[in-house]
Amino acid sequence: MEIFIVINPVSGDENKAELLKAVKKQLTENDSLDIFKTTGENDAEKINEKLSAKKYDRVLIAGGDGTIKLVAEAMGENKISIGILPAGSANGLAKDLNLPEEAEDFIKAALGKEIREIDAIKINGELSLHISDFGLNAELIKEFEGSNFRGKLGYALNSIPTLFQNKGPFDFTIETGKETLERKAIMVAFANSKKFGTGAIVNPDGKMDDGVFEVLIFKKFDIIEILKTMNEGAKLSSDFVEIISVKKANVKAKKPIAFQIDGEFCQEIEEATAEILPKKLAIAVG
Ligand SMILES: Nc1ncnc2c1ncn2[C@@H]1O[C@H](COP(=O)(O)OP(=O)(O)OP(=O)(O)O)[C@@H](O)[C@H]1O
Repeated sequence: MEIFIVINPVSGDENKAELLKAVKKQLTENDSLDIFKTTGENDAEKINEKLSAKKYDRVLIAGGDGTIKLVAEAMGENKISIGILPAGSANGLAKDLNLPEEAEDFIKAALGKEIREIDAIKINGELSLHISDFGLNAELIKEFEGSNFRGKLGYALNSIPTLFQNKGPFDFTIETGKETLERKAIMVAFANSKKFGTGAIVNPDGKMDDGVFEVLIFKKFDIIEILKTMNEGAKLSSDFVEIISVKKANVKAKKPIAFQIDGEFCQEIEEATAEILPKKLAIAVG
């Protein structure tokens, strides 16, 4: 195979040099590998140029959800199969796809023949592959990105002050094409998948290939309900979260509120328009 690998040198706490060595170990003499390291500046344009200049069979991505989203955007309509090498702090997408946790195994899956097509959500012109939201979680991510922490423990430690300064609830107007809802919520999310990278199952019936996404309206900060999200199969109270499956949605807030896409803080915005892009990506899973 002609393989292109995108490595984010700063994501998560995985050692990328070791990871690259382990990838090379699994390649055969019929494989070729071109390496691209992200810099954080104009990466999408540079990746797009590389992918347009040569015909690749597989794009491996060593990074977190932010890096996967970057590569997916850089690909545009050029749908090359992607192999995920989870190397971010949270790796939400890899968890949702149930990719193996050991490097040797996830590399094998990323180079494998079994391909799963998954939907994406287009939000204000950007791709979201996993979960994006307005409110509390985006505030947490904003604080985390502004800190010197990286990795899961850093995220957990850094979350504590933000949780106590929770700025919500906010007033939202949610239009789905079928109904218009007025809700007070601490957080409104667009979810393509079941769980956050932390493992919290916030969208129990979410599927990444069903042609719809869910709008999740979190009404209050409830520790008991949050703990329930850690259990597969737990029923979440509708006083805690209201869930609506849609193909498109428009969410308006009365004032600018923190917004995040797939774990990356965007900015404070008042409105987000989202629509499903069915089977947008092809992911190698085994
Ligand atoms: N060389 C670099 N130096 C600084 N920042 C970089 C560099 N390369 C990429 N980035 C930034 O890394 C971010 C993407 O990180 P990514 O989401 O993949 O990892 P993470 O945040 O550790 O993991 P996760 O999203 O799973 O929590 C982007 O904001 C991108 O601009």
